[in-house]
Amino acid sequence: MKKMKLLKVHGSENDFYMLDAKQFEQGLTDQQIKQLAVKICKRNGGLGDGADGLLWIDRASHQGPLGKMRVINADGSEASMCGNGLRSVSRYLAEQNQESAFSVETMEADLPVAKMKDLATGVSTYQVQIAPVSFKAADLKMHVNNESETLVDQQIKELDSDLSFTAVAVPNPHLIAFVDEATINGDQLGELGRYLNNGVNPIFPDGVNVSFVLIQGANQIFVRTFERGVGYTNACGTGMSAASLVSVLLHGDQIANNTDIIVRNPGGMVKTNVHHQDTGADTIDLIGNATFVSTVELDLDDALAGNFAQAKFNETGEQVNYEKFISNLQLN
Ligand SMILES: N[C@@H](CCC[C@H](N)C(=O)O)C(=O)O
Repeated sequence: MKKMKLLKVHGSENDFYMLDAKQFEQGLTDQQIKQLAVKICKRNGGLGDGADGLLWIDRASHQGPLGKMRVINADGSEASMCGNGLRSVSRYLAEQNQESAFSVETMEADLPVAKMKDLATGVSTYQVQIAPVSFKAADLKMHVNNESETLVDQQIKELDSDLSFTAVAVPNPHLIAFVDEATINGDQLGELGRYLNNGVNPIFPDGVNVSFVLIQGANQIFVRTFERGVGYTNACGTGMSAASLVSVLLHGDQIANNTDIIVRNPGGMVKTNVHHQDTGADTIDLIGNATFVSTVELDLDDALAGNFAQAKFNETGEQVNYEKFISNLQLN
């Protein structure tokens, strides 16, 4: 019996199971990590109410960062980055090491993170940097419009005759379109997301996160995302960061560079701050909740087999604070 401890966490209700690999004497293989993600994240028949993904925390591979984050989507695919997840990982490492500003190793970069003033009473809040940014088709693994090198505010005829798309890697791939209120609430996002992710497609053979963006006012946007490896999510941190950057580039009259942007999403809200540089080294700050909903104890072999009958959940009580924060947002 190998008992293990997990945390159920979320950022804007983009929910994850978070696991510290340092608790295992013997590491898990990549195949076991992915199998674990698929089993526990299932919305029906998974662990509790499932999750959008698994956040895997381990020792950093080099000096400097306090730890390393890997993110495995609910379907077992591995992503290079996860903005909402990185905030929870940052909080976990901050509390474990008694530090408030440090860096975390991710697949492509060591990223600076910091504890911030709580967004509301009992809503623990962290800022993480989203980088590196690239608009290059090669980094996006994108084949579009006769092998165009970038896709900025352009149509993709095979996808839609009205929408204009921008593709950006932060470093995971995102496809962004600005839409009106009716479109953001409809299922066109799901239709595009399913076509580009659930099966073979020639444009993004490795899949892509698709976001629709509605500009709501000066430095205010609403973002809804269909995530690669997941489907519709309540929020996608890298999606909201990519959407903020593209808003600054294409709608600079309403959404400003180096300024806090309010980003609402179906699960709540975050703030972003885009640092667009003419040199091309863009970064985005993503600030939002890092809520620990419950602790979970279960046997590793049971989890790998998808047997969750013995899992023990303990609520932290933090979700009540988050829900209060959200209902106050709706009143304002
Ligand atoms: N929810 C995440 C993004 C997770 C990875 C994504 N599904 C991908 O495959 O790129 C976020 O908050 O950024």
